[in-house]
Amino acid sequence: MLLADLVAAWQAVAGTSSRREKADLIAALLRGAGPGEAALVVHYLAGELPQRQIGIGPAALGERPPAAASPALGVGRIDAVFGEIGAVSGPGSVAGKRRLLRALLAEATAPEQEFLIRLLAGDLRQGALEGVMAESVAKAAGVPLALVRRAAMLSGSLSAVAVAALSGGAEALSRFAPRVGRPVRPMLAVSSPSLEEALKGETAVEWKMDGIRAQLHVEGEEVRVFTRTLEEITSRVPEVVETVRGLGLRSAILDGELIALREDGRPHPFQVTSARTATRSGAGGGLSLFAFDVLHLDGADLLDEPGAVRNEALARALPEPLRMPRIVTSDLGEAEAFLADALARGHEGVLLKSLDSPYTAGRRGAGWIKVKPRHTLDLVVLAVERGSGRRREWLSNLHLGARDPRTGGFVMLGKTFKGLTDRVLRWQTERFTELKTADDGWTVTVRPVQVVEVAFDGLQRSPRYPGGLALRFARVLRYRSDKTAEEADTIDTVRALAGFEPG
Ligand SMILES: Nc1ncnc2c1ncn2[C@@H]1O[C@H](COP(=O)(O)OP(=O)(O)OP(=O)(O)O)[C@@H](O)[C@H]1O
Repeated sequence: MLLADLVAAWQAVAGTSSRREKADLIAALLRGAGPGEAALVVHYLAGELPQRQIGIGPAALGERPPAAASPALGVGRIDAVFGEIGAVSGPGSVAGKRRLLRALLAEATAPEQEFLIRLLAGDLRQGALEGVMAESVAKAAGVPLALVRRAAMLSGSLSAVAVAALSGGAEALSRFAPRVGRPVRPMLAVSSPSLEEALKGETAVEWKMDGIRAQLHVEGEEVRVFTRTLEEITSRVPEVVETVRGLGLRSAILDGELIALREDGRPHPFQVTSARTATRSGAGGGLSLFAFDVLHLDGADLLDEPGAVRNEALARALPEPLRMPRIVTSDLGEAEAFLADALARGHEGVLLKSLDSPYTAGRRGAGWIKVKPRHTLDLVVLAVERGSGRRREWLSNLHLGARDPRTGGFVMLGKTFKGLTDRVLRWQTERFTELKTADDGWTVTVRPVQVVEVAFDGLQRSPRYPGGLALRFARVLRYRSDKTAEEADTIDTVRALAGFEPG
């Protein structure tokens, strides 16, 4: 397959807002892909390299040799050269990598160069395409979408699923099962404003802790830990590994939350937990595990079992102090008392979990419903203003936007410079300098890709902002680098919170 075909499809996909058209375009591309090429198509359109990192920095991407007049590059050749670039190491490797990249770019036409440079810069990573991609694979291979989704969640790799679907159809996809050591996309929750709305019949109610999602894979003595984004953090959390190793489990996949607790059992602020998992050495230590699900235990796959069965297995596998506190009830008063207690102990809220629902990997299913009283939104940073006074050197005041699913753009809802520590200010100055697209000397406009979680006191009508409403007293809680802009909250969610009609 020519790179030019892939680039043309990519441009066409970006040029339409219709999900169906996007899926059709990608499906046609996949159908035309030769053996070995389908995986590359999926990787490149998702904005990733199969090699992940090949050691090309922003400086190398600044040089563009004259473009080729006509397209001749194949996707297989791109992959081979990326592999070669990744393999260059030792003294002089920076120059060596640059030389190879330059030679590759010289073979590319102008639009191909643009594509390759954006691919290498990480600019093409768009979570939104993931859903469309699953549909495209289902269409191209003529298999049910649900099977593609399930296999993708279990393998964590849509490219592997595309290859299996195109070569072996539904039969190959149904063979995907959770495997110890291979992380599974975690199940996610939907939100509800109140327990009253969310509680329907006998349900498990669990504390919602504000820690870090962790998936633990246990095979005898070996324990590996993965985050919500399937990043491996085993070496950073030796204390958790030790705890789980001591349980003598034969094989298991556990899902849970890691959190730093104070001596009195109350949680530290989220920043403390986050700092402890951020260092490579695991120097922080002191994280506690609260497991709340089990996907596999001693040879048995539990993913498709109802919540009640999985919870019994969890209780067999782990002692109570390592499990998330929970009750099972259908009584609103009892659930309210449990929520009030969780909040009084410093936790975020509760999750209501269906006793019948399977583990819907990677999905925001109605099987889990979160109820938390604090108003927060995940918004996207659209621009940043330079600070003044003590913050002169830093990019400080953030322009915040909600996603508009109709246009694929963002609707600005307000600004904030509150809640930013010096460490965060330093980090965001670097981050937004990297993402800069324009600078008028005061406001730096950025590519809208960085998600930030903000708390706010309410919403008010505002003629100054394009959506007609603005956040009151917004403050930054944390950067959500584990979410893509496509996972940010939408203007519809914000309007619903404000009690406005959507539209
Ligand atoms: N008892 C629990 N069961 C499941 N998830 C829990 C629990 N306690 C805390 N969590 C955390 O809450 C998250 C569930 O909410 P959701 O699936 O909406 O993820 P999210 O978008 O990261 O939400 P949030 O920003 O509210 O944490 C999980 O990813 C997990 O990290």
